[in-house]
Amino acid sequence: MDSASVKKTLELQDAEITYYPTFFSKEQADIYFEVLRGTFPWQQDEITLFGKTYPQPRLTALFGNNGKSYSYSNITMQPHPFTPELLQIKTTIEKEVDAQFTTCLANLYRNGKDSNGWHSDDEKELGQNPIIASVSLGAPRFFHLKHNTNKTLKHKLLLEHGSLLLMQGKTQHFWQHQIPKTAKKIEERINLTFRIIA
Ligand SMILES: O=C(O)CCC(=O)C(=O)O
Ligand SMILES: [Fe+2]
Repeated sequence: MDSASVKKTLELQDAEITYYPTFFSKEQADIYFEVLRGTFPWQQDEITLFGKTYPQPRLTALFGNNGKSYSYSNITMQPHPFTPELLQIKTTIEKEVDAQFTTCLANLYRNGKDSNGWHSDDEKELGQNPIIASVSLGAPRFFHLKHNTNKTLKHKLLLEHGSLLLMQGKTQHFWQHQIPKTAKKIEERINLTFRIIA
């Protein structure tokens, strides 16, 4: 079997999550990391928490093929056109996954202090049971999951360079996820979350 299709289904209640640890080869993932790091229009947004504004603890960039904006946590982002590499990555994913993605939210975690707080990707524009395809490039980071109502249900997964994580079905109704900060001295990580915005 080709290493791109090695996959593991997480045995989690009320979730449909699949992890492909080696979706892209190391060589391909290295190239994507360098090109995306250097060419994306990374932006620093501000988030408002309890009436106070803070710089978001990571950089982001939004890409789309239908001009639709994406809003979360009081931020509305306007899409840039897909780049050639992003289109290549999207096409590779669409050969494995039966979905046509319209949008990609990219995150750049500059070091271990950058993070992504607990949330579900349940914005209205993503539809009822959204499918989200999440590519990781660069430094590995832990991905935490917790169930909304059953506090005993939790999971941790290391998202490796060149991996793909798929979340679908009712996952966003029942689970939240985060990328926690880490005190380890670590390098940059890029995450690409492909989504469908109708
Ligand atoms: O960086 C990650 O792996 C997760 C990103 C994420 O949850 C999001 O952008 O909604
Ligand atoms: Fe998310």
